[in-house]
Formats: sequence, structure tokens, C-alpha cells
Amino acid sequence: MIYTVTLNPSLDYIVAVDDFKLGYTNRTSSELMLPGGKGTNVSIVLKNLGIDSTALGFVAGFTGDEIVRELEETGINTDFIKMKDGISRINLKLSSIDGTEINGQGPDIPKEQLDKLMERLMLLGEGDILVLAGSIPVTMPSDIYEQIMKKLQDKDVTIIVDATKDLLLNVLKYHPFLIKPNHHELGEIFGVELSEWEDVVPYAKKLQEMGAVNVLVSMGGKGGVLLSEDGKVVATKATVSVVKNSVGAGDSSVAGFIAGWLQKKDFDYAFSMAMATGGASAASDYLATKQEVEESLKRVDLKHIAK
Ligand SMILES: Nc1ncnc2c1ncn2[C@@H]1O[C@H](COP(=O)(O)OP(=O)(O)O)[C@@H](O)[C@H]1O
Ligand SMILES: O=P(O)(O)OC[C@H]1O[C@](O)(COP(=O)(O)O)[C@@H](O)[C@@H]1O
Repeated sequence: MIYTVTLNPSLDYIVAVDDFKLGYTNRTSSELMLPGGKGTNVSIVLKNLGIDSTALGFVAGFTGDEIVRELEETGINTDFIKMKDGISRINLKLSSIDGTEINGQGPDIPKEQLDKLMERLMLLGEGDILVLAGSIPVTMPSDIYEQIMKKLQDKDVTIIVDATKDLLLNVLKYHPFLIKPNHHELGEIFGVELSEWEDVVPYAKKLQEMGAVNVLVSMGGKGGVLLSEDGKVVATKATVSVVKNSVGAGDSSVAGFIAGWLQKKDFDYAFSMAMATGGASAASDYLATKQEVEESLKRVDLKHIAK
């Protein structure tokens, strides 16, 4: 079974504002309110690709209820822990200024609730896939992903981590099967600006040397690069050129990689699916459908490059 953990899910309020002016009252020209958060998006895209998963994490208040309602309406199994206080965050995305977003902090998670989640995760076992994705509420211990991986290290669970900075660096010693920083996040870790495939490779390699088994660096409009455990490096340019809403494109890449890997156990194919799915989501109003992914897959153009 596949489990996604979103410790800090959200409702994403995605608005287009023509001619946005800072310091003035702006009016939207379109708006969407959708369930969000990195693990929940992975679950949604997996479902679109015909793969079941269970979405875990914490929700609170009316926003939390709405997140769960929307996921269940999509046919996703949910097993969130519901908090008594606070509300799940609302993240604001300005789709007309691509990449501009304001993400909330998220509610307080009391220790007993965190313990409950840990107990739930300890039931995972051989053959399960666990996706740990996204930021964590500010009051949560910053080594939470590390704690989860440590507890699961003797079980044969395949773990994928999509996180940034220390949250990511601290799990590497437990050998996550896949990590997926984007090129800005990778650059931020090492204090450099990365913009081309060739720039990314040495830094992705460092993360592999620190323990990550496979490293997928997504690069927005420039496609992405995969350093796989068999020592190969493969890259592709983006599969789409017109973007409608890139929120969730990275999460879609993670879902696409899992789908491709489960289907063929082949890194080139898993990477192709990752890039096709990310591209298909970026080019559509919401997360990619299976048909959009199949179309996008035709435009993947793999290049094997030197390490
Ligand atoms: N502007 C874009 N143009 C074309 N493809 C895109 C664009 N943004 C994202 N994608 C596709 O989605 C994938 C993941 O997007 P990216 O922005 O790198 O991830 P994240 O959302 O984690 O920052 C990219 O590797 C690419 O395949
Ligand atoms: O947990 P974080 O890092 O604040 O990110 C949460 C946000 O990222 C998203 O999961 C989208 O992520 P990507 O665009 O990186 O795929 C949104 O749905 C959500 O609002």
C-alpha cells in the first residue's frame, strides 16, 4: 500500500489578478479553492493515474474538514488525525505571477497527537511505500521526518521525501529511496544559484553521497535531472511550454515517478513519467489527468549525461 503523509495540509486559494499592484486593492479575474499540501497532491495524482493510496497527517477546523471531504470525494482513502483546536492553513497562490505564493504556518500539533501518528506509521511493513512531503507546522519538532525514518529503518518500507533544507538533509543518513528537491531548493542548500542541468548534477551527487538513493531534481520550465542508484544521470527538457497553473507540478512529478516505478521498475521510465506528469499538471488548470499524462509522455526526450 502507498501512504502519503502531509503534516501540514492546506486549502490552496489560487487566484489570477490581472495587473497586480502592491499597496492597492486588487480584484481577481479567476479563483479556485482546492485541497493542497504535498502528500495530499501526490495521493490525488496517483488516484488520477489509477493507483490507490491512503492520505495521512493532521487536519483542523473547517478548512481541515473541507480538505478531507474533497479528498474522499476524489475516492482517496484518508486517515487524518483531527485536531480539536486551530485550523488547517489556507495557502494563497497568485497564478498570474507564476511562483508567487504565501503559505501559512499551520496549527499547533500537541505531542499526544504526534504520538498517535507515529503509532499509525509503525503498522507499515514490507512492500509499503511511504511519502513524507511538505513543510511542517512551526511548532512541530524539526527532526520529525528523521524520527519517522529512524523508527522505520528496520522495516522494508520504501520511503520518498520531498522537503527542503534541514528537514531534507537530516533524513539522508536513513537512505530515502527518492528525494525531489527543485533546483532552487538544491541551490539553497549549498548556497549557489543553479539553472542548467550540468550545474545541478554535482550538487545532486553530493546529496546521493550523503545517503539519498535516487535524486530527482525538478527544474520547472527546464525539465529535470535524475541521478539514479545505478550510477546513471538522465535529463529531459520540459514536456510543455504553455503553463496554466504550476501549483502541484512538483508533487505530480513525485506521483508520476511512483507510478512509473511500480509499473516497470525502470529508472528511465519512472523519470519519464515524473516529468510527463509534472508537465501535464503545469499545463492544466488543476492536477494532471491520466490522459494528459499519456499525451505529455510522448514529448519526453531523455538525454543520458555524464556524471
Ligand atoms: N513552467 C513550466 N514549464 C514547463 N514545465 C513545468 C513548468 N513548471 C513545472 N513544470 C514541470 O513540472 C515539473 C515539476 O515542477 P517544479 O516547478 O520543478 O517543481 P516544484 O513544484 O516542486 O517546484 C518540472 O520538472 C517540469 O517537468
Ligand atoms: O508544505 P509547503 O512547503 O508549505 O508546500 C505546500 C504547498 O505546496 C503544494 O503542495 C504545491 O507544491 P508543488 O508546487 O511544489 O508541487 C501546495 O498544494 C501547497 O499549498
